[in-house]
Amino acid sequence: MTSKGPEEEHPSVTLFRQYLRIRTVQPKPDYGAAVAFFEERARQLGLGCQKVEVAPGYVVTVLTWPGTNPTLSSILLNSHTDVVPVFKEHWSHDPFEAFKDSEGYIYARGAQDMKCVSIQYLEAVRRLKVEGHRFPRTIHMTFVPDEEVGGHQGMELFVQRPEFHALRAGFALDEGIANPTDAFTVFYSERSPWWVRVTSTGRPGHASRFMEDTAAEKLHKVVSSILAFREKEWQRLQSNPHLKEGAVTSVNLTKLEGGVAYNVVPATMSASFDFRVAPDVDFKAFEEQLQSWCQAAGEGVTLEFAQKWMHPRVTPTDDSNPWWAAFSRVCKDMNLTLEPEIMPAATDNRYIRAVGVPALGFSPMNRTPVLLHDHDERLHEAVFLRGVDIYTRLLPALASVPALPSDS
Ligand SMILES: CSCC[C@H](NC=O)C(=O)O
Ligand SMILES: [Zn+2]
Ligand SMILES: [Zn+2]
Repeated sequence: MTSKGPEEEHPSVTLFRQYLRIRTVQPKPDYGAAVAFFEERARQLGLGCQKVEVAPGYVVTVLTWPGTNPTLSSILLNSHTDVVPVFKEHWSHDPFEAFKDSEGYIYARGAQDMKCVSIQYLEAVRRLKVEGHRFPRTIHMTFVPDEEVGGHQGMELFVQRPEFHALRAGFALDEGIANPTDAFTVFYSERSPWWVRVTSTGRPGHASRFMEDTAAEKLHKVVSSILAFREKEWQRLQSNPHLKEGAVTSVNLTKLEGGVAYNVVPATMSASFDFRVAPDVDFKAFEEQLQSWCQAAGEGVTLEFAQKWMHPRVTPTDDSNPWWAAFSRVCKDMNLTLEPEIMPAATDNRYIRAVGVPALGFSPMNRTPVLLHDHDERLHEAVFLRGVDIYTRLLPALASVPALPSDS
């Protein structure tokens, strides 16, 4: 792949790079600059613009292209504006400079996750508008804060607001993940994040003695049970080529806390785990399993949840779903190979699906290594521009899906 010189850069790429330079990086994102950027896009494109402050300082910006038939439900194109932090010393280029190398790779935090998608939506709409198209269904683009830290001050609140219901979303698109092969990954469901802290209490005392009933030995038992479960799920994934990562439950031990001195046996210790529970799991039985591992470890071992998503939803990927039919038809017409999967991580799509809106996770990046949250996150400009082409075909099809029973 080669790139054009700076003087002939495609304007969509220039806009993408401008957006990448806005420092919406956690934990202190410059949301004000992002909102101003989208307001300016609305002005330039002649789109409606609404700002909904879902929590103090947390604004959802909604850009609207009205359809010709207001009785129909709308298409919601969602993207988050925040990006994850960087370890600057591990980057080849400043992650907020949007440097483009001689081959056409654009290096920036958010290049894949998911500032590319925000600009692709906008540029597809711009092209279709310039060409004079109108479609029956309204298209809303929502630019939301806070996704990278869970969406609790973003989409989780927005879906409960009257402004969200007024959008009358019938179908939504949100982010996916790059695919290194020629195929494109599309996500129809998500695993549920359960963040669990196990606290173990036991007898304190002098660490020179063979203490019994210690916090550490009981915590060790729980850690062993959970890591054995992890190994079982890992083997299940490894041994079945039909299973993708999102179809099994994962867990990682992410924190160990406790203790004050080498020679003091502490009375309490804790371990924190990030579980991602597959959508076909019996949640009640799984929680009972966690409890029983704690009980089996001995007295005084308890667990608490820091995050516990209980509403997994699956968007059908067969022709019973007219949105899927339209989406997959366009991909087929464009000769794109789709790989439908369950999202291993958590995105704002879980909130959208939970309020009854069918949704797909799709970031059109094929032949691209998965670099979201990684050092040297980058995207080739040709892949980015191909993504604009893809949305330019998808939007007319989705916004022209004939009236559905759910529309009335
Ligand atoms: C569970 S809330 C955190 C959400 C976060 N989303 C993207 O990386 C994730 O860790 O999946
Ligand atoms: Zn993301
Ligand atoms: Zn992310």
